[in-house]
Amino acid sequence: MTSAARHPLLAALGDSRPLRDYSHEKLDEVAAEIRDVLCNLLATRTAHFASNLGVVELCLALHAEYDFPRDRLIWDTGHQIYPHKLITGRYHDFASIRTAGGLMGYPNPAESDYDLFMTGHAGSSVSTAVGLRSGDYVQNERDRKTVAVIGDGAFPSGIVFEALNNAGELGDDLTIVLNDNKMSICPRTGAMAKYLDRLRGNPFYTGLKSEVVRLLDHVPMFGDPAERLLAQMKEGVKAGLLGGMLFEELDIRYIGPIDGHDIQLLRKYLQLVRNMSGPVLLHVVTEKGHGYKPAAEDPVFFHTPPAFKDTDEGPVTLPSSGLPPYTNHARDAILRAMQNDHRVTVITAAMCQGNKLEPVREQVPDRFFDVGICESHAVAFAAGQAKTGLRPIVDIYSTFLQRSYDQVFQEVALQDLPVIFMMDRAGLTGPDGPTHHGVYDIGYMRLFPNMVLMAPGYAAELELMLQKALEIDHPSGIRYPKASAPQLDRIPDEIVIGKSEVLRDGGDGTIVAYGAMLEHALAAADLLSGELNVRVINARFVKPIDEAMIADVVGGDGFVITLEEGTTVGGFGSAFLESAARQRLDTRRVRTLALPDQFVGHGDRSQLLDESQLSPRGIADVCREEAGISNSVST
Ligand SMILES: Cc1ncc(C[n+]2csc(CCOP(=O)(O)OP(=O)(O)O)c2C)c(N)n1
Ligand SMILES: CC(=O)[C@@H](O)[C@H](O)COP(=O)(O)O
Ligand SMILES: [Mg+2]
Repeated sequence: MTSAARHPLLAALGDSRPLRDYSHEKLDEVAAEIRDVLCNLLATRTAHFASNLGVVELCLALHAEYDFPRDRLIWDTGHQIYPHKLITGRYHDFASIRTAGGLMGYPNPAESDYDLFMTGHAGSSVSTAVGLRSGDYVQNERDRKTVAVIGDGAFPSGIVFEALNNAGELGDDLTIVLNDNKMSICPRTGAMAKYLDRLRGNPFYTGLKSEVVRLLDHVPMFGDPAERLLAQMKEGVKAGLLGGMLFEELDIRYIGPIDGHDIQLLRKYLQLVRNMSGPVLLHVVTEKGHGYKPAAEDPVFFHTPPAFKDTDEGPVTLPSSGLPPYTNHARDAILRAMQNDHRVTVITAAMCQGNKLEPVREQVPDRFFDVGICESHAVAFAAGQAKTGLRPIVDIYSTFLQRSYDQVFQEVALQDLPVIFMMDRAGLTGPDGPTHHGVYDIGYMRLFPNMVLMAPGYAAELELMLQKALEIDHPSGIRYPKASAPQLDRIPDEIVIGKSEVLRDGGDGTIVAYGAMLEHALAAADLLSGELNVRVINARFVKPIDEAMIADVVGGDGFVITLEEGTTVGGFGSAFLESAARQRLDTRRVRTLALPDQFVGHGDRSQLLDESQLSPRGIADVCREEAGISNSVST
């Protein structure tokens, strides 16, 4: 927990500037306090754990050597920002992290000038850093330094290479710190991972580095002498001392790898690189989970562990209660589809753990593809596979699919290829917040001709929908949220493309729910029993939408409420109204209930839904309003 008595150094830090005058020993003490906060507080809630433990020393060394926030620091992705928050004036609020109204689990410029961009998606740090540097050059503020810290998981993202390409040409001073911990969420994949492994085998890191460190010790770290040292290092390249030729050839100086848990050494290298001209890549080796043995031993579990208790036998998590989440049903359906049909493949962009695909990876390894944090590539790759006759499933979070929008358009939809998008985390993702809420996919996917889009309202429908998607020769998408999937006591109607199903009859009005909001619609109808008889329809499809059902409900008596866990702009309600307008129906009694046209913050999913009137109680209130009944009953 955060307690000033337990963390006197952190408690006294208003910002990170004093760190510049701290001795190495004192910085080590700050590191210990940070780990104490992380290990104690983060055991109480799901949060990014191992990544933060791994960057404590790097974070302190950076703040000790640079003049942030005048100099600029970008943490790629942003999930490893906790130590940075703790030393930039947010220690006293830290207990609120990832809770509604509290600190965000990612950088947030509204919280502090030390945070530059609100991010949570991986890969863009080098681009924004190159842009910041360029902006400073244009405005003659060349003395301001810029640093991007990027993990080895994020590094292979295509956009990083676009940025390096640009940085090498511009030649502006810039430090890119590559934080290599051998891990993405799962063990990292790809040829770049192998290249980084080879660099780790470099004598610079394994032994001969002491020679370079000795040199560093004898060269003052500013101005020309640093350049002289660099020249010596360049000579070293010829002698095979240094690696990183991939970067050197792009006019990006490569230095490293160095130990990322040695603050003294890190500071020495940061002094060197901050005074070098042109772009520099400093390769830092860290251990994900460093300082807490169980996390270092199992960094996959400890990426975002649930609340746990530290016992003598090791960390113990509470057994999870409730029904299995949609993700489990999706995984099981994917596995069965792959077992039944050898044309079916699954592609993940580094989210094997989040999508719970480990059994698929183990049981069908030749048709499981983890392409790394490269969503654009994942989708174009799927298109290529589909062209050969395979039936690829892209298993992806709704928010991350945004990174491949043009590939969905050009490589998949325009070619009318049968790629299936399993859009997980479609809806509010809770404590991750606005960077991760999957609330736009209905709108952005339904724009494309050829696309078939559906959403299950309960567990049994998911597999049926996947089977239907596999039957059709067009691109399709299935969306479902980060939530338990309800088990309804019914046999689902057959899935017919573009057809809804009626789950409950009633004459006073109709709720048409798309996807997981069906559960809330049914609960709202229950709450209203005795007051109003509400019909509940499971829409199933947003594209093609059930025009006959719309004609029936809008043309009939009573109010109509559309319901979805997505933004109100361009979503299911919009599609519903477009259809009603096409059919020249009178829509005055139709009300669309969805998330507002604003970025929704972080917090508990049910609480956030409640704030947007998407809880059963909120929906029941809207029904009463539409029926002209006072809402005093529910309050
Ligand atoms: C575009 C995008 N895709 C996927 C993710 C999910 N994700 C978050 S952190 C992470 C692993 C990042 O690995 P790395 O950059 O090496 O950081 P580490 O956790 O190892 O410190 C992934 C896949 C994301 N945040 N953004
Ligand atoms: C930083 C990031 O993008 C992931 O770690 C994400 O927070 C995972 O979300 P889930 O916990 O929903 O898998
Ligand atoms: Mg990593």
